[in-house]
Order: sequence, then structure tokens, then C-alpha cells
Amino acid sequence: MEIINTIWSQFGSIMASIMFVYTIYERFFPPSLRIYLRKHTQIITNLFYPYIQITFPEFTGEKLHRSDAYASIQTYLSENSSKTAKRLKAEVVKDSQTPLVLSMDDNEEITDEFNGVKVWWYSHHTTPRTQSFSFYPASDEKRFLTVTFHRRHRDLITGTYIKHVLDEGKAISTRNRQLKLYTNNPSENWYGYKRSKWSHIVFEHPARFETLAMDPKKKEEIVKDLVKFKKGKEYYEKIGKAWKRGYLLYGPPGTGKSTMIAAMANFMNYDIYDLELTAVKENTELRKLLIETSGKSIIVIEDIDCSLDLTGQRKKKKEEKDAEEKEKDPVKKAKSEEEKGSKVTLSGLLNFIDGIWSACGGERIIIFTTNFVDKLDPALIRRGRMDKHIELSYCGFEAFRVLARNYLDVENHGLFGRIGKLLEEVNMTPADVAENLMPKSVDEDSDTCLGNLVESLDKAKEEAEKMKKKTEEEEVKKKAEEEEQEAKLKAEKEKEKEKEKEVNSSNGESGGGVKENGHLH
Ligand SMILES: Nc1ncnc2c1ncn2[C@@H]1O[C@H](COP(=O)(O)OP(=O)(O)OP(=O)(O)O)[C@@H](O)[C@H]1O
Ligand SMILES: [Mg+2]
Repeated sequence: MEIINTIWSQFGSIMASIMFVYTIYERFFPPSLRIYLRKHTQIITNLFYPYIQITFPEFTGEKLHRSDAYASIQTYLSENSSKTAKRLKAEVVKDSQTPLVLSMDDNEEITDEFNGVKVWWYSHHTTPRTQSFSFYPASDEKRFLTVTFHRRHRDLITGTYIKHVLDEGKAISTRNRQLKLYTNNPSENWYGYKRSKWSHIVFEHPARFETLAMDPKKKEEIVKDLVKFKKGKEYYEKIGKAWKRGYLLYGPPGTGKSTMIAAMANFMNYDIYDLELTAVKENTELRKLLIETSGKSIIVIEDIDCSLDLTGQRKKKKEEKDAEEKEKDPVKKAKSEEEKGSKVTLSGLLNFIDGIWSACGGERIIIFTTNFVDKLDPALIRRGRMDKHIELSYCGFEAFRVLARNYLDVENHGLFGRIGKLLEEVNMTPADVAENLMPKSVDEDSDTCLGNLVESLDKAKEEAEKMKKKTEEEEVKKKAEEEEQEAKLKAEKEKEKEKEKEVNSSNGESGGGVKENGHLH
């Protein structure tokens, strides 16, 4: 007991001495001298402290972009840290092979070994010492990952190890990758505690190219194009072009444009950024959204013709016509006021697609969809911007065969010949064909479903013929009316001419009278 008391009293006096010396140092040493002293202490410490540190911040470039290196290292460490670190952060990932993803918590250190060399990773964060009170303390927080190693291994660590960590991290995230479907938030939610420009959910669309109904040759061409793009990193570098590609999908509603985008995402293993243009207020916002997208992604703008009025001159005529309607209809009026909030212009969108900023990140596909390709401004869809134009059209026989295989497991059937012939005569979308092929009850088998399709096609053919007849009749009627009108006009003109002649002749007679009269006078 006595020994403990002695230790405590000695410890107390040592602490008091340290505090005394520190106070003297703080009080009597001017700041310039302190900096000088600190610098030299650092030099002396470096002589005896043989370790080097490299720090990786979470955000680079004025907090614009989350560092890919940080993300890769974090993934790499997550795989290793769960075995060695004592304090871990847990994240539950739905439907993943490893539902619980563990990663290093703040201020936690883990050790890694590479070729027999030991390194220490440390995760930490800084909170700025601001005097002002903030509701959102976390928004200015900066996170870092730091690696420490002996200076004798400098070349190995900076040359090989860091590359190994980054590659391995990337490979792990591709392996465990869950595709995400993003949508842009309105700009009011971009700042503050819950700041984020994009919200996402897990992307779980089952569409694949095998289940997509379209002409097999066209499909193969698209798949080859995508494969070439995916493997094209060096090629794009060689030709000096940003690693991105634009697709324009056009065709009537229900022909599989959205389904094709989902199939592309699954095939390429890319995330989808579904950009809602009407929620973007101006061009600068569009640029910020673009910067926040990651590589290996598809940026989609659906129904581009409806999203914004990007059609230049047509705008004026349309505006004049619509203005009156909007005044009358309160719903339309409210909608137009909402649309006025968006000032994204055609040039802003063109810059978004192939401006200098669009090259940031690389490995991106941009897709526009539209029902009316003729409505779009040619500048928007010229090659180079929308490199490949893909038409998705009404269901042909080959497309029907894919649907029959998908929906009914039928490769061949007696009705196929008739269906093929009908599909040549009638325009029916794959969506309608698919709806007919889908059994509506447990009693319906493939025969019934194919029968239903034939019935629908017959009906559609009948209706199409009726429509054709009706339009023909209307045209004949219109022509007859026009002819009648013309005849009427002609008759009226004749009549007028007659009248003129009569007036002239009577004027001639009476004019002679005046002369005569004049002569008489
Ligand atoms: N080519 C196709 N292959 C397979 N299924 C298709 C195809 N086209 C349409 N479908 C079916 O029809 C439904 C509607 O198709 P989708 O939404 O892809 O059409 P869309 O062309 O995007 O139409 P919209 O122009 O109205 O957006 C899909 O859920 C899908 O089941
Ligand atoms: Mg669609």
C-alpha cells in the first residue's frame, strides 16, 4: 500500500513539473520562435522516426467528387478489417451473398501484410473548429484513410502495394456489386444534413437480352457494340475520345425501349442514373449532377421530346397555340408554371452529353428514348452525340418467337404460320403480343394463349381494315367536297364575270347617251 502511495505522489510531482514547463513555454516563447522550435523538433523526430505516412482524403477537388481511390481502399480494408479490427461499422445489404458488410470504424487501426512487409491503416476524420452553431455538424466533416509503413519499404509500398490495394478493392466491389437505380433529387435537397444529389434503390429488373423480343440480327449487333465499348478503354484513349457512348432508342409506346435499357444495365453490370430533366432548374445543376455520377453507369433521359421543349423554332408556334388553352385550363396552367422553373436549354444539354465535363469519370453510356424521333432537334441526336440510333418497332415474327419461348416455353406450333402472316399485315407492339401470350388463369395452356393472340390479331386486322376504309371514305368525301367547293367558286366567278360584262355593256350604252347628250347640249 505504501509503495502505491509513493508511486502516486511521484507521478503527481512529475505531472506538475511538466505542466510548469509547458506553461513557461507557452508564456515566454514568442509564436515565431515556437514555429522554429517545432520545425526543428520535427527534423530531429524524423531522424529517429523511420515511418512514412500517406493519406487518402474521401473527397477530392473542392469536395466535388468522392475519391475513387478512397472507395477502393475502403472496400479492400472491409474485406481484411473484419478479421483484425475490434470496432467495426456494419451495413446490411439486401439479397446479397454476404448480407452483413463490415468496415473499419472511425479512429480504428488495422494491420496488413504484403510480401512480408507490415503496414498500418488508420481511419480518421476531422471536424472543423468553427465558432458558429450549425444544425448540420456532419456536413463539413472530412474523412481520411492513412497508411503508415517503414521508409525502407517506400518503393514497394508506393509502387506495388498501393496499386494492389486499389485493383483488389475495385475487383471486390465488382464482385459484390449490387446494381443501383438512381434518380435526381430536386436541388432544394442538395445541401444540409441529408445532402445528396441522387437517391437510389437496388436495381432488380429481370430483363435480359435473351428475353428481349426483337430481330435477332439487330440484337446481336447491339450486343457486339456494347462488348466493344466495354473493352474499349485503350481504343478510346488511342483515338483521343472520351470513353462514352450515346444511344437513341426510338419507336412507338410498348415496343421495349425501357426494357432494353434494363437489359443493357444487366448485361454491362452498370448502374442506371434515370435523369428527370424537369426537376433540374438550370444548366449548372445539370453539370453538378453529371459530376456526381460514377463510372460504369448508364445515364438515361426518357421521353426526351416531352421532358423539355428543346425543339428550337417549333417552340414559338407551339407556345402561341398553347397559351390560350393554358389560360382556360387551370391544371395545364399550374403545370406550365412548374415547367417555367426549369431553365435547362438545348445548349446546356448538348454540353452535358459531350462537353468537357462529360469526360470526367469515363465508361458511361448515355441513352435517350423518344416516341417521336422527328420532333427532336438534329443537333441533339447527331452521330458523335447519339452514336447509335436504334429503332424499336412493332412485333415481327422473330420477335414473336422469342416471346412465345419466354411466356409459353413453345418453340413451334401449328398456329405459328398464321400468326407470322398476320403480324406482317397488322401493327401490334411486343407489349400487346406479350399480354395476349400471358396465361390469365391456371386453366389456360399454350394452345389457348396462342389462340387468344390469333383472335386479337384478327380483331386488330379487322379494325385496321375498317379504319383504312373509313379514312378512304373520308378522303373521297373530302375530295368530293373540295370539288364541289371548287365548282361553286368557279360558278360564282362565271356569274361575276357575266355581271361585269352586263354592267360594262350597259355602261357602254348609257356612256354613249352622255356623249350624245353632251353632243346634244
Ligand atoms: N421487345 C420486347 N421484348 C420483351 N418484352 C417487351 C418488349 N417490348 C415490350 N415488352 C413488354 O411490354 C412492357 C412495356 O414495354 P416498355 O416499357 O419497355 O415499352 P417502352 O417502349 O419503353 O414504352 P414507352 O414508350 O411507353 O415508354 C414491358 O414490361 C415488357 O414486358
Ligand atoms: Mg419506356
